[in-house]
Amino acid sequence: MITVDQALARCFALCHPVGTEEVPLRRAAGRVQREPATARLTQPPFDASAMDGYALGAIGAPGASYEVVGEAGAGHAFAGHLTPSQAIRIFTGAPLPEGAVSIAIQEEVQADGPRITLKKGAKPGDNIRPRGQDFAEGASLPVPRRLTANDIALLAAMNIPQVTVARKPVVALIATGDELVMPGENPGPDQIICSNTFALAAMVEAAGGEARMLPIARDTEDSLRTVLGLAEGADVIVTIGGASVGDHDLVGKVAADMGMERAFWKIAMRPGKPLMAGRLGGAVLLGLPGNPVSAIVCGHLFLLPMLAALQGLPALPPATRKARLGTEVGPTGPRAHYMRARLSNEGAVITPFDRQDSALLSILSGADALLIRPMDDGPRQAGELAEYIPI
Ligand SMILES: Nc1nc2c(c(=O)[nH]1)N[C@H]1C(S)=C(S)[C@@H](COP(=O)(O)OP(=O)(O)OC[C@H]3O[C@@H](n4cnc5c(N)ncnc54)[C@H](O)[C@@H]3O)O[C@H]1N2
Ligand code: MOO
Repeated sequence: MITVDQALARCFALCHPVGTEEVPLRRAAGRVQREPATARLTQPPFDASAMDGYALGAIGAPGASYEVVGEAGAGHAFAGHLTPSQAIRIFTGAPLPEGAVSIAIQEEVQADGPRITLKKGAKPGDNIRPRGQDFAEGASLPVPRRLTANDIALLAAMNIPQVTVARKPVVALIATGDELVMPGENPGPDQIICSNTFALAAMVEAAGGEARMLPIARDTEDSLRTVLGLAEGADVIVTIGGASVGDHDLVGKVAADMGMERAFWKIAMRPGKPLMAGRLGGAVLLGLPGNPVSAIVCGHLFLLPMLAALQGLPALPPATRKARLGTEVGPTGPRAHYMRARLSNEGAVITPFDRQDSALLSILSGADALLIRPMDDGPRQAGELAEYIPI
């Protein structure tokens, strides 16, 4: 069986970046900007006041006094030129008038009719935001880049109303199994509710993709072939279940009959051993194991990095961090073990749950990390450093 790293490298080799589209800023959060956009103006476009107070025509020591000759507010410049003995009333965001060298905040000024007197000395440049201190016309964000809310604010300030982003990769999600019914339906006595597809759809959408939840494929070759046919046009086809060695595990066979070129099947990982990947028509096919937690863990380890690569971001494994084990852990054996775990002490300590059966969604829901136990690792003591993936 190949390792997790080898499997991920083969998954990346199947992923070619999707094309681009222009979207308005309001639709750009979470998308991957692919082409640079340059600032159409300099910010601030003028020297501006950072505080409410007085713009002074000259610096001054405590006791210096000035004649107040006008007023400037945000959006309302003062047209005149200050001489050294003059000041104007000024508010935050207002353009600095010509001749102004410093701004005294109003709390540090004694106002008396048309005159002010400084209570504290004023130095050159005090409380002034110089023109261009944020960015200059022509500046741009490095791309490719997944746009955060903060990036969107910067792009807006740059007067960029729309950006060129990766088209949303379309991910067709196909649950398989006669035992499955959708949430809200009445399961028969031998049936359960289809769950992991909902997690995967949420993960895809949070990662900038478009999830298409197809009808559940039943455990017949015909049903699976029909539903796989419905995935036409998707960039990624994710099947869930039917990946193992049982008589009803049909995904590998049916996909092969339909022309899938298989990149691998089975990896040295727990949960997720029966993972499969390949190309089917124009799509990448990722065959996830059916156990709810196995499918979702494989979603974190494989599907999300593949979605990033499809959007044009670097092909990288999930980011890992380190924490100290909160308890001793046993040896691992021939498969790497991704254990549901909880972080404590502000992320300094990681403790895996006792129960790790890959059917336990309640444990997954209580976890905020996957503790990575490498394959063939020995027992580890509490306090030793270990790697984990935040989830
Ligand atoms: N003899 C062997 N049996 C199994 C092996 C093995 O190596 N030899 N591997 C085990 C491992 S590990 C896993 S993981 C599972 C994966 O099997 P499949 O991918 O074929 O999944 P299914 O059999 O279809 O389902 C497994 C389990 O998960 C439930 N399920 C399936 N889909 C969903 C869904 N969308 N939502 C909720 N639950 C789902 C299904 O009812 C089963 O209980 O195979 C082991 N067996
Ligand atoms: O590998 Mo299975 O995914 O352990 O449960």
